[in-house]
Amino acid sequence: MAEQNQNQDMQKPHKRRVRYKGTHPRTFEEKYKEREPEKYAETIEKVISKGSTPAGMHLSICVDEILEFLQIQPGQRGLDATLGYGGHSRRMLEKLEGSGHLYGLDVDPIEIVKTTARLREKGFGEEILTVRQMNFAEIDLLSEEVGKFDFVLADLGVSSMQIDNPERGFTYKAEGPLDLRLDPEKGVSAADRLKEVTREELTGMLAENSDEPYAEEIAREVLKRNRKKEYIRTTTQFKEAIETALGFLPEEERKEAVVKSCKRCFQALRIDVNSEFEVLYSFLEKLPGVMAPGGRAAILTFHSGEDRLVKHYFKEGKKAGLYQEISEEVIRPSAEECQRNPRARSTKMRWAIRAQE
Ligand SMILES: C[S@@+](CC[C@H](N)C(=O)[O-])C[C@H]1O[C@@H](n2cnc3c(N)ncnc32)[C@H](O)[C@@H]1O
Repeated sequence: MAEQNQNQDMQKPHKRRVRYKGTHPRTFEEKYKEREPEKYAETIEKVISKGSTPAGMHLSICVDEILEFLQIQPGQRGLDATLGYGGHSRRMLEKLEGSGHLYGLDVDPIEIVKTTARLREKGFGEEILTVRQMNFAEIDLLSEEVGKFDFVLADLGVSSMQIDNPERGFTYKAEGPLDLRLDPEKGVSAADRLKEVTREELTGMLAENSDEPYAEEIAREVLKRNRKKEYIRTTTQFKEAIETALGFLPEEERKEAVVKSCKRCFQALRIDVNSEFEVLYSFLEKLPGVMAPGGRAAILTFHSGEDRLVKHYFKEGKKAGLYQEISEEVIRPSAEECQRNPRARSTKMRWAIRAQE
């Protein structure tokens, strides 16, 4: 019997085993299910429950805390200064119950189109939602046109969609052009910035924007490459330069140190090419002027530089009588939220209430 089976096996044409591709799609492009969250709800749920953010989606942070503070009432006029995926906007729009108006701003010309379409599909038409591609540094211009706001939200930084798209160059984890602009149609890319920068300037940028402890070593390595005309053009090349600069560290420390420096240096460059501190100054300075008496503003920050600025402006605003009340302590997302969404771990929320004139 065994011999018969063996003979049969020998007669079968040999079939090559299909190559195992793994259970999960590997690249951003292949994550087609995650990029259509409405269509593949089950897949999305699974990804989120594992503590990841599905590609092409952004999990909004501190939603309950924000809504509880803003106390949105039907008929009010609100501003979402950082529309992103539109998660916060959607929840704020629901609170308006069909009456009032929300203005949503974003500088990103790519994601704003998708978000607008998504919100329109959810039934939020032009009568209740206006979306503008605009920098929040210009909120005074918007307010001159549409009036003062009863509630304002700013959820600073970048969205998961921006980080997860290698074409945008926001992460050292994927190969792509070193761009890092929120609006790739304006200004100078991070690669071009690195090409022209001086050693002192780059050292200062890395140290001041992200407290990079190896700022000098990294700046020296980048400038060495520039002198040899080996300009850094891609995310991987920037990561390699950081690795080389940290080559003096003992091997057992190096790997972790490189990862941390990569995170900080990408952030420092992003802050620089998008003038993030300058636009935040502008926003915070103009904020009391665009808020209605008793109006409420909440701001989510993601690194100490941003939080220091918000804290300072809110405190000064209260001293000057512009705000009647400000948050005394920062509000942090719950442990449960941080577990579900690791990107929430660095979030700090502060709020302010405009004085009744
Ligand atoms: C963290 S995401 C916002 C996510 C959003 N709250 C949500 O629930 O989906 C930040 C967004 O703000 C935008 N942004 C950053 N700086 C900006 C600025 N100065 N003016 C307008 N939008 C800005 C980014 O392009 C990004 O889409």
